Amino acid sequence: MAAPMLRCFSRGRWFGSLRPSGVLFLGLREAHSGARGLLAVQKARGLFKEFFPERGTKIELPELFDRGTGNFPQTIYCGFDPTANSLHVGHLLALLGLFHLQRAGHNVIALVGGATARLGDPSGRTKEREALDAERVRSNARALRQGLEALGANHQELFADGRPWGSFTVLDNSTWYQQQHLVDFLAAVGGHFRMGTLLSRLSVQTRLKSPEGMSLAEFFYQVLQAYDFYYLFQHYGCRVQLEFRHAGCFLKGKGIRDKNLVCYIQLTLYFLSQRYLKLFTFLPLPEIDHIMQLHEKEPEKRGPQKRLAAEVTKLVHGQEGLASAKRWCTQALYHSSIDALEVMSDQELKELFKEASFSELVLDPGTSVLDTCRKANAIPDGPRGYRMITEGGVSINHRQVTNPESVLVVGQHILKNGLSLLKIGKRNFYIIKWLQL
Ligand SMILES: N[C@@H](Cc1ccc(O)cc1)C(=O)O
Repeated sequence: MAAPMLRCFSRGRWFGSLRPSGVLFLGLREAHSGARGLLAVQKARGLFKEFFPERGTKIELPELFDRGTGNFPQTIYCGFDPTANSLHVGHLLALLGLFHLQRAGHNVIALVGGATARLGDPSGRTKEREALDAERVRSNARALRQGLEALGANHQELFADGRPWGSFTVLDNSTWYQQQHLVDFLAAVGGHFRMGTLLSRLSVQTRLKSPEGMSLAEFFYQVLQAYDFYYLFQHYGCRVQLEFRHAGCFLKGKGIRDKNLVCYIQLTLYFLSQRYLKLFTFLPLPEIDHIMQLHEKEPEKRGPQKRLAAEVTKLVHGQEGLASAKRWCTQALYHSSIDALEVMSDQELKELFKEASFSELVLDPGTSVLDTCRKANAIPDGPRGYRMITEGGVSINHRQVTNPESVLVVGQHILKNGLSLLKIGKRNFYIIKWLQL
């Protein structure tokens, strides 16, 4: 996953007549010794990858961020195009980047790209994005805005460390493009964009060389994004942009109730390494080291993964969301909650029932309880296995089954997600994934 990168808006010649002016993109370098203070700390977490430009502007980027430099506080923005109706893990990473800057006292802006999403960002893509109609983008933008605001509020309420933070503001760029007359816009701004520079960008080059080529709408995307930066500079004094490139899993569940659960488990599966503890939590680095030391001694406890999932679920869904996700897991594990089992994928069930054997079985018509237990190798052959069922030692989806001949019923023995959880005795679990012919 690519870490966010920071772009600096500083002195320059760019929007010459629209004073004050300029964006200087002077090349792309890995941040090295030039990263100082706050940026160095974030670099150590692996959060910020590139500073862009690192040198050559009137004020060097690292100096923009530190107290006592006369440049404090700064305003930093990051754009989020509402191409879907919820936040994904990549967004979260960028948001964490903003939150870290906010925690250091800077003012941050999360910008919903209600206008830019209509065109589609061509960077990193080999094909044109599927066109999104205005209504869809509007409703995605509403959802994204709500998600960003909810996370901002959770961050403020649940992760405050007592120090004065900067502000967190959510804006939508459709606000300034809605009233914008095309000809006025081109006349005022168009002259400051040079075709040579626009065409030389890697994202444009790649698309131009592709068999499909590139549409004017996509080509124009970069102009709008650059103008956003300029607009935010003029109206909010914003001089730094945070960018990320990532296609990630969505932080979204289907229903309201299953949302937190799915998220919690998905995150547990998704976040596998220490790197993610640094990226996705606000835990201090020494604490992360300590968690990792414990993990080395007892890896089966999956300490880092659990802590990570808990921290992120708390940020995304709040304290109550975390509590309810944990309740659901407990329900699925120890109580007879079919509902809780039904919202899980086979991956999630495997995660929850770590010791369980897993088998994929073909569902023939008339498959009985006995057939199921045998095919899953859950009971011994012959009368002993038969008796284990009749004597009450077997349950499917937390319901005891005592008739070996009874035929499996969809919705009862086979969950809506095509899975069955078979339990033999007190703690031998078998997960069965039914393959339909
Ligand atoms: N281009 C960014 C989103 C973005 C939108 C508007 C901006 O001003 C900046 C960034 C993306 O696709 O992820």
